[in-house]
Amino acid sequence: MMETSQDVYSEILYSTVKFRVTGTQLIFYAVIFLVLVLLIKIKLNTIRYEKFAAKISGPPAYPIIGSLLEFIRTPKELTKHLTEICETYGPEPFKIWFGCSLAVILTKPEDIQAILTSPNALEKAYMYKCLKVGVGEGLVTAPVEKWKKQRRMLTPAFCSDNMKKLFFPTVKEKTDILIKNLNKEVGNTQPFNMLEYISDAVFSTLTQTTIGFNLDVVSKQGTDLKQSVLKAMQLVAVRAYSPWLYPEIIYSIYCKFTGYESVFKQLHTLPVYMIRKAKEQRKMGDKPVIVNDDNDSVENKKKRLKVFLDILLELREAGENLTDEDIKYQLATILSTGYESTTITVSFCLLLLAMHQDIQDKVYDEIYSVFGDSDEECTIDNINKLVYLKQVFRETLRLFPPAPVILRELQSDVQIFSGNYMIPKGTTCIIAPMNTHHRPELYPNHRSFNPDNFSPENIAKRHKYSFIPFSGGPRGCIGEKYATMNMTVILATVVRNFSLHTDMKLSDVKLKIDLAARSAQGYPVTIRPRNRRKTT
Ligand code: HEM
Repeated sequence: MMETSQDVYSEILYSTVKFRVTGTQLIFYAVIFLVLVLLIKIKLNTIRYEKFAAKISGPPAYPIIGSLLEFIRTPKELTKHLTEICETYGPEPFKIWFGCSLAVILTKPEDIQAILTSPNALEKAYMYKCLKVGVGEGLVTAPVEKWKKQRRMLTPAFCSDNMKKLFFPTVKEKTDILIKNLNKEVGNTQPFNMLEYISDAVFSTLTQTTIGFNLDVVSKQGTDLKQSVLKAMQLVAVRAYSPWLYPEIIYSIYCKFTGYESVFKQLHTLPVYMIRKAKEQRKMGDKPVIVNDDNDSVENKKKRLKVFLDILLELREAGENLTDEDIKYQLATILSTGYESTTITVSFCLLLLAMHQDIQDKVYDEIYSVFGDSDEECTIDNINKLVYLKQVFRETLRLFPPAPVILRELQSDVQIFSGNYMIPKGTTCIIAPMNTHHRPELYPNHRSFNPDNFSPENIAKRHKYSFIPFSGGPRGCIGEKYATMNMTVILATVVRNFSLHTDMKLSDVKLKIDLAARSAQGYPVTIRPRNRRKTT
C-alpha cells in the first residue's frame, strides 16, 4: 500500500521524539502552531501602539479584526455612521483599529498642523496604493524619497507666472465655450444639472493645459479619456472600500475578469500618444510658444501653446531623470486629481449661490463694480479684485470639501498638541477636512452658508489649519493656485452672464462619498440672462 506524506511525517516524528500521532492529529497540531505564530506576530506588531492607544478613546475593537465590524455597511450607511463616530469621540484625537493597524483621527487644527507639517508624516497611507494602477508613482502616490524629487521638480510649473502666461488664456477660452453651451439652457424652466456643463469645461481646460489636447475640436478621443478618468476613479473607489481587493494579485485578477483592465489602459492612451507627438514636434524644432498678452502677434497666437507636458519634456532635456513612463503617470495624476475636485467645487458654489439670492446679488455687484457694463475680458488683474467671490468659494470649500479624507502614515513618532501625545511610528493619521470645517467652536452657525466666515477679520481670528480643503504643509495640493484661478474665472463669468435659481435648500443636500464627496442629488438649477445693471 502507498504511504501518504502525513504518514511519512508521522514516522519521522516518531523516530526523532518517540511520539506517535496520526495524520489528522498532525494537521491539527500544525494548524494550532500556525495560529500561535500568527497571534504572536500580531501581538508583536501591536505592542508598540498599545501604550499610546490606551490613552485615547475609540469605537469597540476585537482581537484580530479590530473595529472592522463598524465598517460593514452600505456606503450610504457608512457615511452616516462615520459622522456619528466622529461626533461621539471627537474633537479629541481618537483611535480606530483596522485589524491590527492603529489609526488616529485628528480634528483639532493644532493637531492637524503638527501632522501635516511634520517631516515624519509625509508618507501616504496604504490605501493610496489602490490609486497606483491608474497614476503609478506620480506625485499623489509616490513614496517619500521619490516624492521629494518630483515635488522639487514640479513646483515651478505651478508658479504665478505660468498661471498667467501659460494656463490663463486656455481657462478663458474654455470658459467662453461654457457660456455658449449654457445659453442653450436659458428659457428652460426645468432645472438642469450644472455639473454636466462644468465638468466639460474643467476637463477640456485640464486636457488642453496638461497634454495640449483640444477636446472641443477632437471630441471622440477626449470623451473616451474623460470616461476612462471617471471610470478609473470609480474602480479605485470600489477597491479602496473593499479591503479584500487590496492584494495586487487579487485585484489584477478581478480587473482581468471584469474587463476593467481596459479602463486603465484607455486612461493612458491619449497621454502616451501626446507624449510621442510632442517629442516628434520638438525633434523637428517645433517648440511651443508662450503668448505674453492679448497684443501678442497673431502669428504667435496661432502657434501651439506651451503646456504642462512641454514643461516635463524641458525638465528632462535639462537633465532631470524622467522617463516616458514617469511623464505619463504625472500627466494622469494631474488629470485625475484636478478634474473632479474642481468640477464639484464650482458646481456646489453655483448651486449655493442659486440657493442664496442675497449672496448671489452681492457677488454680482462686486463683478459689476470691476467690469461695469463693458464687455471687458477677464484678466488676472481684474479677477484678483473679486475678493468677495473668493470668500464665497472658500465658504463652499468649507461646507463641502471634495476630499473626504487625507491619510498619512508616520515614519517616526510625532508629537501632537492634544495631551502632548506622542503618536507612534507606523500609525495612520486620518484627517477629515469636513470634520474640522464643521466644528461649531471654529465656525459659529457652522451648518449655514456664510461667506463672511472668510472676511479678513474672521480669518485672522482662526487657526490656519481650521481650513484645509487643499490639505496643507509640504505635501498639500500643488494645484491650489491653478484651481483657484480656474474656479474664479468660471464663477465670475457665469454669474456675470446669468442669474441662477433653484428650489433646493441647503438642508436638502445629501452627500455621496467615494474618492470625492459630492451632492447625491446633483446640482439642479435654472438660469436667466443678466441685464447688465447693479442689483441695488
Ligand atoms: C478645488 C480643487 C482642488 C482641491 C479641493 C484639491 C485638494 C487636494 C488635497 C486635499 C490634496 C491632498 C491629498 C492627500 O494628501 O490625500 C491634493 C493633492 C494634490 N492635488 Fe489637489 N485639489 C484641487 C485641485 C487640484 C488641481 C486643479 C490640480 C492640478 C492641476 C491638483 C493637483 C494635486 C496634486 C498633484 C496633488 C498631490 C500633491 C503631493 O502629494 O505633493 N489639485 N489636492
